[in-house]
Order: sequence, then C-alpha cells, then structure tokens
Amino acid sequence: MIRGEKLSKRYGDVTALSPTDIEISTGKITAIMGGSGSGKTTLLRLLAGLEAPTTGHIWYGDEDLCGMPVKRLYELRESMGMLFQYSALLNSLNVYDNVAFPLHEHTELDESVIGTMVSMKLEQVGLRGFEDLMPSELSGGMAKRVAFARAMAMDPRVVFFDEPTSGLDPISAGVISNLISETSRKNRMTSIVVTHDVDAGLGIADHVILLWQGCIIAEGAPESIRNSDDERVQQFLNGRPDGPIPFSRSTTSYIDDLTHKPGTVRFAS
Ligand SMILES: Nc1ncnc2c1ncn2[C@@H]1O[C@H](COP(=O)(O)OP(=O)(O)OP(=O)(O)O)[C@@H](O)[C@H]1O
Repeated sequence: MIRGEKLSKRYGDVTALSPTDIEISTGKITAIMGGSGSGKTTLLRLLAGLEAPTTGHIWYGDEDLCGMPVKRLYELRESMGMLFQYSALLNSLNVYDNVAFPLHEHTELDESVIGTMVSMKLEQVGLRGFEDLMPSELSGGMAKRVAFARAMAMDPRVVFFDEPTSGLDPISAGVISNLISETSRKNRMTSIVVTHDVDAGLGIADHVILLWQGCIIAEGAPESIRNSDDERVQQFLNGRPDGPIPFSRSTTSYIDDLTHKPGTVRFAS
C-alpha cells in the first residue's frame, strides 16, 4: 500500500494540492482524474518522490518517502517505472538504447542479457525489429510505446503514467490503455495513471480519484464515479463547458484589471 497522509503542495501563493489523505492499493490500477490545473500531476510527482510535499508524509509500506536517505530513495526508485506525458525519449539514442537505458544505468547485466530483455519488452509493445530507429523517426503512438517499454525495462513494482494517451489518435490511445491494463494485471503491478481521458481512465482503473482545485471530490470504483450525483463529477465526465467548474480561474475582478485599479495592475507603466 502506498499512502499519502495530510499531503499538500503549495507553489508560492498557489495551492496545487490541499491537505489530502490518499491510499493506493498494491497491484491495482488507480486513475487520478480531473480538469486542467486540478492538481493531478502534482499529486503524481509527490507520490513518485519527484517533489517534496509542503506538508504530510508518503508511506511505502512502513517507510516514509519524506526524509528518506537519498541512497534508500534511489533503491526504491529502481522498483518504479515512469511514463511521462511527452514520452521523454532521449533524442540522441535509438529505440534499443532508450529501452536499454535503465538496464545499463542500474544493472551489471551482460549486453547479451540486456539485448534479450529489450527484445522481450519491444515484443510486448509490438515494436520488435524497430531497434535502430531514432526517436525523430517515430510517430507519437510509437514513441509512447517505446517509452512504455522503457518504463517496464526493470520490471517495476509501481509505475506512474502521466497522461499516457494524450495527443494520440483513438486507436493508439486504445493500444496504450490495453498495454497498461494487461501489463498491470499480469505482473500484479501497482499502476497510477493521471489522465483527462474519461473513457481511458474509467475503462482501465480499479479505483478512481477525482480532483478539483487541489481537493479530492470523489473516489471509488469506476461505476460509483459514473453514478455520482455530484454535479462537478458529472460536468467533468460529460465534458460540459457550463456548470459548477468555472471556465475562468482568475481570482481578481475583470473590471478592476481593465481599469488598472490599485492592487490589480499587472503591467509596469
Ligand atoms: N512548478 C510549479 N510552479 C508554480 N505553480 C505550479 C507548478 N506546478 C504546478 N503549478 C500550479 O499548480 C496547480 C496544479 O497544477 P498541476 O500541473 O498539478 O495540475 P493538473 O491537474 O496536472 O493540470 P493539467 O491537466 O493541465 O496538466 C496549477 O494551478 C498550476 O499552475
């Protein structure tokens, strides 16, 4: 179990995440969903130990990620995989070297063993035979699949997916969703998926956490989220522009801004 306890994050005056308690079940897929700016990526980065929370603790079993010695944090990271929104492939390395990268970094395995492992991972994503291509020669969907293979290279126990289907056509998005779903279930992997994509999120998740303005407004099994009578949840699920979730996030008066009232002036005169 991964557990966030009174977890919060502020950036200057912006509260990206209000104090939140959260539980991620081992071996399950948890989707973190919500509109733009609701705090999804912030929560993912905190859980992955990529950023320190402003308050709270992140428990991996009985170990607190906050304040953990760096050496132990690196060890823990070796059991984690990450798939970022823009694939984050290393442009100067071909497909083979991108997938092999974590194995070269974290293991002492012979190249022949690494080669076999890379072939297995590329077979899993349907790209065996594409080892020599450079990232610039890949479509967006292929790049995501290579990034998926790289995230799986070390057979991680926990994998973080940040918007894995964004920018993909529906077929490529479906392929990535299936890969997440099948690999998670077969390997009993703990998957944490941040997504705007309602169909993908509700389709693959065992548990859904829905955020709004840095707060959890609903969580539970996909079916219970679908049947929620919270208007904010229904506005998000149905993509309605009008509703309790406002279009504008400005906090100052528009008229005051236009008339440069003291305290609201944004530009140097
Ligand atoms: N490094 C940062 N510095 C300052 N503010 C930040 C930073 N990262 C995030 N924020 C702010 O925190 C809030 C939550 O951002 P976050 O990226 O977590 O939202 P999100 O739900 O992932 O949004 P999106 O779906 O658009 O990526 C936003 O108001 C954002 O502007």
